[in-house]
Amino acid sequence: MSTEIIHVAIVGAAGRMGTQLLQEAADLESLKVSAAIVAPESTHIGQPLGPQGLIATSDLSAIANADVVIDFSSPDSCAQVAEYAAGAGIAMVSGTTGLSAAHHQALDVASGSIPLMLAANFSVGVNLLEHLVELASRGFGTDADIEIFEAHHRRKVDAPSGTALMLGRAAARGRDWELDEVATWAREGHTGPRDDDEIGFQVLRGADIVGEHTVYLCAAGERLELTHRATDRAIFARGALRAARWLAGKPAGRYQMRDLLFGDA
Ligand SMILES: NC(=O)C1=CN([C@@H]2O[C@H](COP(=O)(O)OP(=O)(O)OC[C@H]3O[C@@H](n4cnc5c(N)ncnc54)[C@H](OP(=O)(O)O)[C@@H]3O)[C@@H](O)[C@H]2O)C=CC1
Ligand SMILES: O=C(O)C1=N[C@H](C(=O)O)C[C@H](O)C1
Repeated sequence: MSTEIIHVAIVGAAGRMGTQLLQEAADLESLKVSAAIVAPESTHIGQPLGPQGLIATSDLSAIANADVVIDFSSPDSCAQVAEYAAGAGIAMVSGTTGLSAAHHQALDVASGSIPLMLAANFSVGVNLLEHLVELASRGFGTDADIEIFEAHHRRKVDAPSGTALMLGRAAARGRDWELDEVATWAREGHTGPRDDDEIGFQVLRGADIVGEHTVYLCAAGERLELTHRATDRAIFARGALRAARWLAGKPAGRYQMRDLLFGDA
């Protein structure tokens, strides 16, 4: 692996993940944070952030000297950063969730000119879980009903989580289904019995839960529960920093965490 120092800019630098990224990056000799971007109306503008004491700015042109921009902000901001990074020829890693089809379209366009990795979850465990879920879904076939439960902190703004959707897509792949055609996002009232070709989602929001996901495969007489529990946000930050180093210098295109971890692009 190259020991060349890479420069990264962080968008959403004053947020929970931004703060964690600045903290984790400070321990790395092979990576330097060159810009800390915050929201246009942020009270942090002009103030030092993180152990690096970087002065926060909302001016996106501050990312110009970076090799990679790492974004953990909002869907609109993510799409805007992708457009800017593509114009400036800067690789992009994003963990932002809750993206619409239009946001994904903006990322697709950007990935025509830069390497871009979007991952709903940068932990190794969740990316392993994705494989296990597809395998289990295929193995049981329609003998098992699949339900996905996720729990997060009270400040999370999107639901279901990006990770729950990613696991839902893996379960659907195992059955050769399209998630959008089989997802049940909520149940209330006289719902009638469950369909065979259905993947249900349940969501909990409370206090400081970092992130928990369980995929239930419920068959007659047995039940398989595949669970991941994140107990420290640092795992996401470390994964995103690892992704930034891996992505720097790659050809333009869309990349996923599984390309880094398993090399099955
Ligand atoms: N892929 C993964 O592994 C993980 C993904 N996430 C996802 O990352 C995203 C951020 O999560 P989290 O850090 O908890 O959320 P926070 O709300 O704590 O942080 C987001 C930050 O982005 C800022 N922001 C909003 N708009 C802009 C903009 N235009 N330019 C620069 N900054 C902006 C916000 O500022 P302000 O508050 O002033 O609006 C805020 O400080 C979410 O989508 C979350 O789901 C989270 C953890 C792990
Ligand atoms: O908002 C969060 O906190 C998290 N969001 C990601 C998601 O939506 O899946 C990843 C992780 O679970 C934490």
